[in-house]
Amino acid sequence: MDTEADLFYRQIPKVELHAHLNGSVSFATMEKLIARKPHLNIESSGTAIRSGQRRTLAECFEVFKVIHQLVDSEEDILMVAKSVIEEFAADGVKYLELRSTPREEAKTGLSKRRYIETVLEAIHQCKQEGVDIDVRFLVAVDRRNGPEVAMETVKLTEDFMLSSDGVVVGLDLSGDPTVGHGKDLLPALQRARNSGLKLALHMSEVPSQKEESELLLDLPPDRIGHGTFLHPEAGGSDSLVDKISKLNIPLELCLTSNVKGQTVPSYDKHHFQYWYERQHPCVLCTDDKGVFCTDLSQEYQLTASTFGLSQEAVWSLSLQAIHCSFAPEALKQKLVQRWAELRPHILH
Ligand SMILES: CNc1ncnc2c1ncn2[C@@H]1O[C@H](COP(=O)(O)O)[C@@H](O)[C@H]1O
Ligand SMILES: [Zn+2]
Repeated sequence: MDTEADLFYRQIPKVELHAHLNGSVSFATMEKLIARKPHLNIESSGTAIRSGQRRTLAECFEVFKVIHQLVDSEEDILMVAKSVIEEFAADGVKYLELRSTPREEAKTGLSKRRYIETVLEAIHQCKQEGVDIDVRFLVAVDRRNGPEVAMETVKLTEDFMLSSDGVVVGLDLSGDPTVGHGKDLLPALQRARNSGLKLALHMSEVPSQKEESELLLDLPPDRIGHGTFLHPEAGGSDSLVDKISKLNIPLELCLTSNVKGQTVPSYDKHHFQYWYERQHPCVLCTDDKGVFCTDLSQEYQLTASTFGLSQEAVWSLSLQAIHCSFAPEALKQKLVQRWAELRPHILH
């Protein structure tokens, strides 16, 4: 993996709010999975997009299909989830919101309920083992699977919200943005919102989703993933920007993901600049650290070097992310305290 971030970026405490479990599997874990399943004939070069390489977004979704073949049992899911959590912790992430899509039973041999329980078990084991990170879970709806599956997932997530000791906090909407329409999913998302689940929705990751984004904003979501094409200069609109600004909905921004997936032409053209200049809450995230060969330290460093941010500004970004999280107030306060204690050792 390309982990060249300077010590400063590794040392600063960080919050990761946008990480898809199966997209976050590291090269090392992938090699283990491949060794377990030689009959699949998968090469590790097919599960990651390395430095300097680009893919279309459509090709990225092909990569997920390969990874899903490799992660298809309870044992795999547990192993992958534990490794991903440990890797984020090793990178200085103190609070992580992980998200993952419970797949059809036919694909994994386990029910969607069991899928979620397995991820929760991994979170629990990491806590027991003293891994220095607080983890929460967002259950993901893959837009490709349509309204019925979305509703089923919402109901399941409601159950877990009540029974998981506060670990399941919300719902994610993701999947290939070129497939399906958000309007069909509104009843499920509305229900999730009414029942107290937080909503983190991928929005306008590709062009020409203005109408869908307008509809989704009426829910409204608690956070927006990517939002690449929301602002007028990218083909979005003033009305979208106004709504998002008025509601102060944080954006989860994933620079490497967007550049390698070619929805943004280069780092310096990333919409981070647009929103950051407006002083809108922006949270740097990895999206899929395994697939895009990155980590959160590297995302912070890239953003700082591309947009000329001072160490002070970088620190503020990571601190602000606490307030954009779905953590309960007491945990947010604990994290703020932690940041304050660490600050004199890191910022000089
Ligand atoms: C690159 N931009 C992206 N846009 C939209 N959805 C994405 C994504 N990256 C990942 N996913 C979603 O996360 C799944 C893999 O993790 P899980 O199996 O759920 O843990 C993908 O299948 C897709 O639905
Ligand atoms: Zn994403």
